[in-house]
Amino acid sequence: MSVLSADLRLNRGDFALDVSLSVAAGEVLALLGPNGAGKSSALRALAGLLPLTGGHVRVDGRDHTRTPVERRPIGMVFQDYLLFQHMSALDNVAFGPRCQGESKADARARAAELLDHMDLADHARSRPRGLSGGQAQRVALARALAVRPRLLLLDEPMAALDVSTRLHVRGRLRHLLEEFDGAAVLVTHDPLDAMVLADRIAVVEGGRVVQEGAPAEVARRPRTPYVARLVGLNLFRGTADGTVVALDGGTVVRVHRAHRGPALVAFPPRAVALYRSRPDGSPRNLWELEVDGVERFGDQVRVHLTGPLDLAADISPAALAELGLVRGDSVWAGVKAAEAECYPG
Ligand SMILES: Nc1ncnc2c1ncn2[C@@H]1O[C@H](COP(=O)(O)OP(=O)(O)OP(=O)(O)O)[C@@H](O)[C@H]1O
Repeated sequence: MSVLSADLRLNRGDFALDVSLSVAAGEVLALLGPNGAGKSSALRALAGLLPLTGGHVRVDGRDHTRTPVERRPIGMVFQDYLLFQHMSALDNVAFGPRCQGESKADARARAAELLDHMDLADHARSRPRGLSGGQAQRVALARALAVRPRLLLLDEPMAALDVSTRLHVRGRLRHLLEEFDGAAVLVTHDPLDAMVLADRIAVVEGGRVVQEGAPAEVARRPRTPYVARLVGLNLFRGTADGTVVALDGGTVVRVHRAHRGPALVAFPPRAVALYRSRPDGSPRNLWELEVDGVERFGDQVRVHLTGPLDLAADISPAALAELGLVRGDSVWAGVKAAEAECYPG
């Protein structure tokens, strides 16, 4: 049975959220989506910080739709849910258990154990301002876990950290989440966080879940342009008739695997070859497009192309120099059918 089963409906001004979530024991669900998609609103509704206009929140089969925040079986790490500055790290972590009625000694013992587990034993007496960003974040995690939550809610838990700290905290968080036997919901707009930390990803756009699945599946078969961009794939919607897909814009793409009916076609930018003049013995897919922009992308160069279809091509800097491409140039783009993945749309 799911630990969390929720149907979240609420309005914030013109914005409407309508999201259903179900998370099993030991499972980590990432809510991934662009700014303003409604991820934080969903998490706050789960916590009881935003009232629902419809739906429900159930944890372990028990209805918590109207349970006040402090009585929900949840632990939270929110970006703006800061540590108490006037308390030591230990007291910050012991605060929740104390509120739940544990004796001071028991609460402190539990807090010390959690801090030790986070390699923070030496900082138990420090005030939050004496801690680094990464350390403070670990204290916040320890505090969330101290109440023995059944549901762990994490809102952009690493957004405030610098890149190297992030890497470190991400690894540690992954460990913690693996040990956690309740349900965890993580809000992020960083696809890497979602890929590394989550068992399942729900992509939220415009207040709704537009795609849900295992990280690898979402990455391999994106269903919206936003997801495709995140994972670095060219994505097109059309109608398949065998190995030929007529795109909505009228262009035709030949694909490897036959399919029939509404379809999505995806291929990586590195699968796109560019030619100044129409190549002989050409690949199955060949389009004459215009260069819309060129940018550095890792050790490659990403060329943005526009025309009957918009796509991105990754080529080496040497190839770019040889082609001498600049914005506005006309270029031939080829993609082998074998590189074009086709799946039901
Ligand atoms: N305090 C508020 N009052 C009214 N409307 C709000 C408020 N905060 C957010 N909204 C609206 O709710 C929508 C969803 O916001 P939310 O913060 O849940 O999105 P998000 O996906 O978490 O985005 P972000 O990554 O930017 O935090 C926004 O598009 C905005 O229009």
